[in-house]
Amino acid sequence: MQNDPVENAEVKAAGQLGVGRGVGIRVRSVSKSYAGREVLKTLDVEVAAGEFVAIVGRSGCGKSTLLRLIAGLEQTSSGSIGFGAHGQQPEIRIMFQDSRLLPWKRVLSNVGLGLPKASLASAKALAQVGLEDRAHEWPAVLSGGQRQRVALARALVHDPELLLLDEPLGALDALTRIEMQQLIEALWKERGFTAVLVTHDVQEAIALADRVLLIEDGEITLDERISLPRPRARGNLVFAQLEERILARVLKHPAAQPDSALGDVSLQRTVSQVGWAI
Ligand SMILES: Nc1ncnc2c1ncn2[C@@H]1O[C@H](COP(=O)(O)OP(=O)(O)OP(=O)(O)O)[C@@H](O)[C@H]1O
Repeated sequence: MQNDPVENAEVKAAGQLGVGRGVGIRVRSVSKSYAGREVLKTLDVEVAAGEFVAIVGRSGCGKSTLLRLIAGLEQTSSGSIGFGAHGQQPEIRIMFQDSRLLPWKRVLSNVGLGLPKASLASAKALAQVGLEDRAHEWPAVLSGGQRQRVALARALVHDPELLLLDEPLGALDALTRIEMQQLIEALWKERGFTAVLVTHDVQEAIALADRVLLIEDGEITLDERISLPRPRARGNLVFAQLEERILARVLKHPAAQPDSALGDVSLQRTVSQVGWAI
């Protein structure tokens, strides 16, 4: 199928990123309603294999709904979601804002949940997130950031082709958040999985993603390709201009007007440096 856009995009992405585990995603005319209220409206989007896509938008616009549909945790009201050039069901893992570790299982057992012979692979995944020395501890004694690292290891141990991230860093402090962003980026580059990140933090979206999608009123109204070289310096002028432009677009301001936006309750600026978030 030479003219299949997803297949062509996958070949292109493979050329750019090296052949990885990633799988392409096709979201075609997808609608989702709850009790007659349409949350997503005939949404179309294609994600190339190995691509890192961030989804932003105001609270309640349908970001997590789209992620749950891609994960297969919910069914579309209409339309279809397909994967890869051959349509086989890929290995998909999802990470949430809370780590969802089982408190009665030690860290290593949490990582290996559901695996028959878990210990070697789990130990390796734990080492990749820098927590090999905490393997035999209980989740309760770990910090929030460490628990999210364990959750990441639990996803990695399955060698996902698609990693879905539903605001996984939302509850972390600014520095831990940046460390986790760097870790996620490093693992994505190394393993080549496709990543879809839902975030309220425009700066996080630009730091990590190849493309930033904006959902408004159930539709994708912005699809911005981020071509800055990696790793991306947040203080960089081009980065800052891009952040301002996307944020202005999210807030529907003709130009970024950060001070006047402070009255918007859905907008928060973290004190340290994490930047503008919606
Ligand atoms: N199971 C459900 N039943 C009814 N309504 C739902 C359900 N799940 C989501 N919704 C509604 O769909 C809309 C979109 O929800 P969703 O969680 O996708 O938004 P979001 O953009 O991820 O929001 P946030 O940024 O606040 O997490 C909301 O109005 C929400 O109340």
